[in-house]
Amino acid sequence: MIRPRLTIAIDGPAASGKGTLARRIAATYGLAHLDTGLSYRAVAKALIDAGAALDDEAAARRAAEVLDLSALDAGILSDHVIGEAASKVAVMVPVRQALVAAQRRFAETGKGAVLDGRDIGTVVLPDADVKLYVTASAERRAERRHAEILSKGGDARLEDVLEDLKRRDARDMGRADSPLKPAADAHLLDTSEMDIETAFQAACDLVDRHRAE
Ligand SMILES: Nc1ncnc2c1ncn2[C@@H]1O[C@H](COP(=O)(O)OP(=O)(O)O)[C@@H](O)[C@H]1O
Ligand SMILES: Nc1ccn([C@@H]2O[C@H](COP(=O)(O)OP(=O)(O)O)[C@@H](O)[C@H]2O)c(=O)n1
Repeated sequence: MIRPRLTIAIDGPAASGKGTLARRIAATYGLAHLDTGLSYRAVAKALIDAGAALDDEAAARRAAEVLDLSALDAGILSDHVIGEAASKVAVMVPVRQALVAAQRRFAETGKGAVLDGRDIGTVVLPDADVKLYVTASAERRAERRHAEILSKGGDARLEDVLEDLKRRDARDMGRADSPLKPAADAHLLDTSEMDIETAFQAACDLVDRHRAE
């Protein structure tokens, strides 16, 4: 049986587990995956490397317009500090317009795609087949991000990571353009008390339910 294209939108706050779920779901269902956070991180990194201010709208727009989504280096861009800078460039409308256009082009190709970010279910793919909004308590998310930083040989205090996440969430939820919020038709998945496997099974159940309809 030939299956129709499948598009899956996964949104949620920092370190909620969206990327982990998106990668596994994409591999399981044979879909392409795009971590849209990396595109905002790449624009921030381009400004930092050029010595430009993070609120330099003209420079940020140019960086967003020339960004090649297939050439994003997650190893470099995943740095905790770049996440904070990314949330500053992400408030600029021209940056979002350029990146959203590129993200939609990515989602339109092939057999279907899983995109994870902040505005996928609300703005980028409002007609996605399945929408998940992944959350976890700020404390649990900070513990996970802290452990991740240490496992990569980095150094950080848990209290600082918690403060960073709270500040970033507030900026992402409070911005005027495309704020972080669940789409009206999103399934909420609170992973505070779920390990990765349990969260993955819960997400697959939702996808399978959609495919059985
Ligand atoms: N349900 C979970 N239980 C425990 N750790 C998790 C869970 N989901 C994700 N993680 C871990 O938390 C960290 C952040 O997850 P990630 O998927 O990168 O989050 P996001 O993409 O939302 O920022 C990673 O180290 C990941 O392995
Ligand atoms: N679709 C998206 C994805 C990320 N972002 C911004 O980019 C920042 C970094 O996103 P990310 O997904 O890489 O962050 P983590 O959740 O991995 O910490 C977020 O804090 C948002 O400000 C966005 O505005 N819209």
